[in-house]
Amino acid sequence: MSLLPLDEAFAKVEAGIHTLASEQISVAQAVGRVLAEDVAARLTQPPSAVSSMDGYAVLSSDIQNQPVSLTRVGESQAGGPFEDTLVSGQCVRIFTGAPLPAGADAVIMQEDSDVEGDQITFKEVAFEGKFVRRAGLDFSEGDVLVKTGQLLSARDIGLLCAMNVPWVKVYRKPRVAILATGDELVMPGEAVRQSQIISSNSLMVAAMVTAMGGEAINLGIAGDTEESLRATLAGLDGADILVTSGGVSVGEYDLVRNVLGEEGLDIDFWRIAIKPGKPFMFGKIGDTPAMGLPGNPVSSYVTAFIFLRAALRKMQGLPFEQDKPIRAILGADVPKNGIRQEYMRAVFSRDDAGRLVATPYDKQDSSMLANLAHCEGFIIRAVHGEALKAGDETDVIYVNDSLLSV
Ligand SMILES: Nc1nc2c(c(=O)[nH]1)N[C@H]1C(S)=C(S)[C@@H](COP(=O)(O)OP(=O)(O)OC[C@H]3O[C@@H](n4cnc5c(N)ncnc54)[C@H](O)[C@@H]3O)O[C@H]1N2
Ligand code: MOO
Repeated sequence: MSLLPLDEAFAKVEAGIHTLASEQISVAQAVGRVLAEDVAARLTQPPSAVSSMDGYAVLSSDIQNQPVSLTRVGESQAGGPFEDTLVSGQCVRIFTGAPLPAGADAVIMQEDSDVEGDQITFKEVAFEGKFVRRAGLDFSEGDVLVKTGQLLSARDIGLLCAMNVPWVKVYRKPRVAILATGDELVMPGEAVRQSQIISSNSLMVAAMVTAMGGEAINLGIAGDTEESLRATLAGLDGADILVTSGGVSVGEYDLVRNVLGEEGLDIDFWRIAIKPGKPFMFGKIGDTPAMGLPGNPVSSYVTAFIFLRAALRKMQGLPFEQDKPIRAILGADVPKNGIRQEYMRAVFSRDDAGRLVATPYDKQDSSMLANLAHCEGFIIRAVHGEALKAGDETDVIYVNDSLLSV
């Protein structure tokens, strides 16, 4: 049986996935969305020189010898500036963020002054610019500070607001139709007979889609008959991608490939050199890309982790890529690897020297969800990788369901 190498499969999926159109939304809704335009500041920040302390605005040339007494002639608050020009011998009470009066070039903190009526005595030197934020210290009107392709963090939202930008153009959220297949499946919470299995993949994949910024449309469970699968597939209308789970291996009831084929599925590839996840399939139905995830829950997760996450990134205007593997020390021996690149569930810790240690679970069966949920990441074993001992270096990758790593 020939299995497509993972990097070739990855390149084929990249070619089959397209970035979606953009839409205008409120900046209040924009965290986790990807900008589809460059955004320029609509004002200068701060718009004029302002104080960075509560104290007194002065002419620094007045404060050459201390102590020196100046006459307080007014007050400047944020939103209530002092309107006159300060001249030698005068000072103005000023608060943090308030505009520096014309003529003043420095601020002295109130802790370094003595107040007697309108006479303020200063005991601290002041130089030009002391405790003054100059106009445009942060940014100037017209500065392009957030660019196309930026995944918007909470910090970016703050910046956009400060730039006086209330709306942004972002890439549309991918609509992902999710379909589980198998007569044995029931939805969580239903009465479960002995031979039945709960469709954990449906909501696991939907949760990943949500965390990755997409909208999951659950098409439900198709039984192992052509009619049932066709009826469920009717919900595909309007979706940007179809993700099925189960029914892609070689079993008698593995109808998905056959029925989707009759519905116009054009298979790009099927079966790849990955463990778990070998029977992964990719193609399209009409113009809609379609991914067939294997039914075993961990196989479903690992293939979604690699291919669906990269696809959701590209659809939303981000690069089609996986998180970069990092190096770690093995916490246990691992055997020689076979013909499939393996993703081994592992717990991560730190050794006394602070190095990352990845310890694989003893059992790696692709039906086992508990150690998938509990693991911190995967040890990545190259095709035909040599047997390694505890203490040897290896590539690892953190599991991460989400687009944002805040
Ligand atoms: N003769 C062979 N048998 C199998 C092969 C093979 O190459 N030759 N490949 C194995 C591998 S590897 C995998 S992975 C599985 C994938 O099988 P399918 O994608 O066809 O999945 P099913 O047969 O429908 O189910 C497999 C397993 O997963 C459970 N399942 C299915 N859907 C869900 C769901 N939505 N939620 C939770 N669990 C689900 C299902 O009950 C089965 O236990 O095939 C091997 N066999
Ligand atoms: O690839 Mo299957 O995913 O080995 O269980």
